Amino acid sequence: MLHITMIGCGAIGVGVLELLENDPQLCVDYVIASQGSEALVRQRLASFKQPPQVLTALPADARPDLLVECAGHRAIEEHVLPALERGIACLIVSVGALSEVGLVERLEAAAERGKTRIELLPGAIGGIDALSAAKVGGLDSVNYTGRKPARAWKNTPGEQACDLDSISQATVIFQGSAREAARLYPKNANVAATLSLAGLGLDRTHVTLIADPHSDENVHHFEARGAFGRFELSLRGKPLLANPKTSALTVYSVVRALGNHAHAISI
Ligand SMILES: NC(=O)C1=CN([C@@H]2O[C@H](COP(=O)(O)OP(=O)(O)OC[C@H]3O[C@@H](n4cnc5c(N)ncnc54)[C@H](O)[C@@H]3O)[C@@H](O)[C@H]2O)C=CC1
Ligand SMILES: O=C([O-])CC(=O)C(=O)O
Repeated sequence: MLHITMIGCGAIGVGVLELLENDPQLCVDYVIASQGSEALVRQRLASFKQPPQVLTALPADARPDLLVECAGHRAIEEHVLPALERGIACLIVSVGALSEVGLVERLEAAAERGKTRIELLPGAIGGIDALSAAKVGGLDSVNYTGRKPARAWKNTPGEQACDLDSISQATVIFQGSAREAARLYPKNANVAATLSLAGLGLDRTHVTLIADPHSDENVHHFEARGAFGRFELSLRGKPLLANPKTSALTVYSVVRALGNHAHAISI
């Protein structure tokens, strides 16, 4: 059985725990919550048969097989870097955090010192295997468009780009590099960062973000060109009820990754 610590227990975390409840090969022992939210998280987990222990930091003597981050960009600095130094393998959902200059190198150095590994999860997007394979032959361009319902852009700089409550048609709220998208939209542009880390890099991947008042889906579309040929993918994800910014596929992506570590065959 694999012993897991989960950082963050919001929409993704609860969804993952629900799906893992009946997997005898995976056990989430600890959930690490942000300071002051422990009681709320315990309440969220009250209906679980065997709820994980809720803490605000990993105990010094804890040795989970895997740590899975599903909290947000700040959790990388706070929890992932120290866990890597301790030799704990980490799975990261908030991939956009790696847009901060120097963080990739710091993560690599921490993992090397701890003799462990970091896995960046595909989350709400697919095709990362094909894109990173295409990179081996050389990529010429990768263009990504993220289109979400207007409500998914609340409390983001999208509010300055347009009036999200009254737009009557799909409106472009951002155009630029994946690095800038991930910095400005930490809860909405992790896919942009993931595509660029798999492909042409954070500064050469072109990103367009759209608020669409007529859509109830999170639509991720990208086109890649290179020595391999051309590749286009359009993924129409259903948002989670608990968080309209986040697609349900992100939960399934975490469960798949954990299962691949625990089960005899990985796919
Ligand atoms: N790679 C991808 O495709 C996607 C990545 N994400 C990332 O996943 C993150 C979580 O998404 P949701 O669960 O939908 O958000 P959420 O807001 O529903 O839940 C996040 C939870 O983490 C907790 N948290 C925040 N900072 C923390 C910290 N430093 N330590 C411990 N707990 C902390 C919050 O209190 C909250 O309970 C997003 O912020 C985003 O960065 C989200 C969607 C897709
Ligand atoms: O869940 C999604 O659809 C994607 C998302 O929020 C992100 O890229 O950060």
